[in-house]
Amino acid sequence: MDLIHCCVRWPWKNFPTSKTSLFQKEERLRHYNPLPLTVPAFSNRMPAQCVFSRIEGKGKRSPPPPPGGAPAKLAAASPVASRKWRSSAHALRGAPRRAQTPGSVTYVQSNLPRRPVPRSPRLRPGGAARAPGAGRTARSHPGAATCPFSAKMALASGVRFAPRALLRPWSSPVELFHHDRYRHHEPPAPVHYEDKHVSVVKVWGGTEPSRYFLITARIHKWPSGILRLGGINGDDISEAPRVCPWARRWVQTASAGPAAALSTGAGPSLPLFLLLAEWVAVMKLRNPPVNALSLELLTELVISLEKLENDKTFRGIILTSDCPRVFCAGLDLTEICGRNPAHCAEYWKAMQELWLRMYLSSLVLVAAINGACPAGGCIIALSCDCRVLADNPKYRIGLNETLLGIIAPFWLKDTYVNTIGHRASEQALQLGSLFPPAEALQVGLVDQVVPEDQVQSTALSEMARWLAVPDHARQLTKNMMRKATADRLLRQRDADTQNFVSFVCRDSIQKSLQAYLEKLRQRKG
Ligand SMILES: CCCCCCCC/C=C\C=C\CC(=O)SCCNC(=O)CCNC(=O)[C@H](O)C(C)(C)COP(=O)(O)OP(=O)(O)OC[C@H]1O[C@@H](n2cnc3c(N)ncnc32)[C@H](O)[C@@H]1OP(=O)(O)O
Repeated sequence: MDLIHCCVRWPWKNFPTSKTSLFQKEERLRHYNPLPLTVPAFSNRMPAQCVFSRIEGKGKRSPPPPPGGAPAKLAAASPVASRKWRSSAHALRGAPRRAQTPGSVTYVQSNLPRRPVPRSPRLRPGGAARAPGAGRTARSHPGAATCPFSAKMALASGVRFAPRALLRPWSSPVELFHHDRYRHHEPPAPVHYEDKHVSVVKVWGGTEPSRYFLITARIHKWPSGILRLGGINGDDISEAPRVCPWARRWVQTASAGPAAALSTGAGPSLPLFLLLAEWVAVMKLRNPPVNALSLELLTELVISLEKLENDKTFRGIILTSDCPRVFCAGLDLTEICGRNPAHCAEYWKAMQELWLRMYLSSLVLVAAINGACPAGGCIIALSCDCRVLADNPKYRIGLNETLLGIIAPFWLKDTYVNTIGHRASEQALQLGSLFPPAEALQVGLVDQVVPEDQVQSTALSEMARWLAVPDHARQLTKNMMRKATADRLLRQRDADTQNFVSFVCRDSIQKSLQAYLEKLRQRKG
């Protein structure tokens, strides 16, 4: 199994809603803190609360008037938090402060445990904190209600800040692309640009003046890295570093390319906004020839999932196959054919464990199904939040257990029912149906069917759509939808293992498994 890490760049909540709002208000820009505040990389596994942080820069500034004081509600709630707030607010407005390491992240106020700052600059959380519009979004965002102090209060005290609770789903590139502004907009002429540093993968949005654009670019030095850069045509690229100073190096590297490439119809240069970083892991199943779920592969998967869940820099996993033409052939029949009961029990427990982990994972799981996906393979896919299937009639998906003379356990059945409904499951399970892509889409087994070469990119776009939702809300909702099904297995896990072992160890079942395996081998010949 291969684990590849890639980065989906994320625009900050205050991605400008009009050119005027960002660039023509010189006054605002002048007062704009040249040391922009940032939020830590999305970590909102926690309930919606404010986390304020900033990136320290170099240079001194003249001290502005001291802040008005901590918000009254905060002071009443917690004197310590209030004191912290007071001193942080003071520091933010440029008052003399103790020496701080340039580039370090300072948490201004948080009632959450302080999160570790990733050591690698790649992992450094960041984003542009743009005060304009923050208040507006605060009012409309559900998370704002639970903020220990509101955006309005903070703005009133003169602090420019970036409360995570104000993150707006519509600020994602995909959302922006689907925004009204673009819905009827002709896609731009394809832009090809490649130099030794960067190659443009895709350009979103228009090339007309006053139009936003987003570029997905690949950074060569960083092969799995995908950079999302956004901006408004015709504006000055030199804005980019002030929007996101920690990413200056990348912006400078990238700017010459895409900007030059896009500048033809739009002006001499383009601003690039490199905003919040999100990390997505791409997990490739690699157990040739057919990615059968051997005990080893199951164990690997469980361990990798656990690692990624514990690594707070990740928010999503794209699960795909490294074996040509097969996503996953399901249970490795050699693990349950001719084996002793103890081995079968160990194997089944690993299968349960994987399903439980995937089904209840706090990460967004997207299955990029680039091959056949029968039985256990289908279960892996169904445990994900979203499925993208390659449009190839040979890539069929479904639970075909009955055709092998075996019965899907209740939790596989439940997963099926939860996905495609009772009647469709009843029919498909009894008939052991394996659906070709068009039918799989129709029945609701997959969410998208796309040409084979677009499976990964579509999975990435889907991921962006899912990541646009605040984690805590999405996770709680996922839990609400899936917990009862998972609990059912948790309550009777041992009994389920016993059932499985006694079932597959029956002579008749062993014979039919053997015959099935033989058939598979002969078919190959
Ligand atoms: C009272 C009730 C109690 C509860 C009881 C519960 C019991 C429930 C039990 C089980 C639930 C099971 C779910 C499952 O997942 S069962 C597995 C079902 N899987 C399949 O049916 C898929 C079979 N494979 C295929 O259809 C094809 O191989 C395919 C994936 C479409 C790929 O086709 P192709 O590329 O043409 O590859 P080949 O067919 O030539 O196969 C290449 C070699 O791989 C071997 N193979 C294939 N699948 C498996 C498998 N699942 N396990 C082990 N080995 C597999 C195949 O034999 C070839 O081997 P060789 O190279 O040695 O010839």
